[in-house]
Amino acid sequence: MKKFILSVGYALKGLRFAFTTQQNFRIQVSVALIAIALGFYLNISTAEWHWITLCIALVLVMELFNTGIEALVDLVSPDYNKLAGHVKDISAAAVLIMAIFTLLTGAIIFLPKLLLLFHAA
Ligand SMILES: Nc1ncnc2c1ncn2[C@@H]1O[C@H](COP(=O)(O)OP(=O)(O)OP(=O)(O)O)[C@@H](O)[C@H]1O
Repeated sequence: MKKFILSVGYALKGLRFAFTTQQNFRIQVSVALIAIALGFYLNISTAEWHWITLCIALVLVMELFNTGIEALVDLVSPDYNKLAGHVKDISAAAVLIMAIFTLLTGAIIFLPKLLLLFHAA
């Protein structure tokens, strides 16, 4: 049990590191909070909540992996190295793909409801 609590502590330390050092992570957390507030406001369905929470979790997980990979690359290759650059670029591309998918999902779920709301107003 003590080992489990320690592991959770280390994970929280990782989260704090990402939050304090990565502007992108802070932006993604802010957008996630806005999406959650919008979800409550627009009373989205259970299935829509599944999509939104899945997208939020995956974007944050991808950003955390990206942050870890960047730190590892800086550790093993502090000097310029073409392959190190590729590793960072590929890792960033993975975040970008997930961010685009999330944007599309958010638009599919929220846009029709927002348009209805503005039409009714
Ligand atoms: N050691 C390196 N060798 C070669 N190219 C690198 C190296 N470090 C970074 N680069 C290139 O510069 C880009 C930006 O790297 P950087 O470490 O600044 O990442 P970042 O995406 O700006 O992340 P952050 O601002 O969160 O640290 C990389 O995507 C890569 O193309």
